[in-house]
Amino acid sequence: MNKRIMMFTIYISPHFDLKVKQHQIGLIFTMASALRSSDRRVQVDGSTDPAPASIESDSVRIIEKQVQKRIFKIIVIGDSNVGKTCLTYRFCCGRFPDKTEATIGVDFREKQLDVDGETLKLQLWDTAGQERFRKSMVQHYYRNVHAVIFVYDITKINSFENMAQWIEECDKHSLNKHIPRILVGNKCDMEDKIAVNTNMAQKFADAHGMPLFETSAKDDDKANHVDAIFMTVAHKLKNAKPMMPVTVTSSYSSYDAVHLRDSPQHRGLQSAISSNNSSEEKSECAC
Ligand SMILES: Nc1nc2c(ncn2[C@@H]2O[C@H](COP(=O)(O)OP(=O)(O)OP(=O)(O)O)[C@@H](O)[C@H]2O)c(=O)[nH]1
Repeated sequence: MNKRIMMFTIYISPHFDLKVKQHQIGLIFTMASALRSSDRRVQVDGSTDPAPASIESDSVRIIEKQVQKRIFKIIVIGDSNVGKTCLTYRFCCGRFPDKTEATIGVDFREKQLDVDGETLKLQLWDTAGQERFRKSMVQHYYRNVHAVIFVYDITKINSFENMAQWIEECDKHSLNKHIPRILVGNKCDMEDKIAVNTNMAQKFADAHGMPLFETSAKDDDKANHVDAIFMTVAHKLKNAKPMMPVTVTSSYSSYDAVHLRDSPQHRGLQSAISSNNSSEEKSECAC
């Protein structure tokens, strides 16, 4: 009985050492399992108690899932003001932000998704659309990218016409042509101001082998649609052969969405920006 309690404690304890390697965890559970089997009571007829619901295999599966998560870097690019920040915020924090300011350098958001039984971490790089806030960062954006989301504003024809330049920039930075790419037309709630019709956008998407999504980060009714964009990317990433090195994390955290503001990576990038720009950073995601 005590041995069963011990296994349960391993699962829930926040002090569990996450650096324990997978095979070591397997070993712990094999030992616990052996101990538990030996603890089964012998019945009068000589048989043993049936094992309670497959606690070992469930626990091992849960821990394996928590210990190993693949992290994918997704960059969100497009002209300034098209709604990149609002889209990533909507996806990670579940709502439209109260206020936004021009992104300086890059803003990170992260979300875990369950895709066909595997938990994936999507690390979203919400990049600056304004050239002056990009120049010091560009090489960081395009390093080890797993997927790209191109965003234009359906009410601004220029933002759509500039898509060709954004694709060119990806090519210039030798982005793998086979990584998933998605085209997103944002601000569909402004129906009376449509400047880019769906046909036009679909032709462009087809020509570049990308799926097209038209959505609105603002409209609550389209929140599922925004999720669908990122789910599409996640499915493509899960099923595609890795084109880029994929990081595997040992995170045990329970949060779903978080800014990586305090991570060394972010601090490093931000110091790179601040050495080039004296402007303030964008406000944090409040979720
Ligand atoms: N009506 C409407 N407005 C939106 C939508 N998404 C964003 N906006 C507004 O568009 C403006 C720019 O949004 P951001 O998300 O900051 O744009 P961005 O592309 O990140 O801009 P940069 O950081 O400069 O690259 C803000 O005023 C938002 O409130 C949308 O779906 N509908």
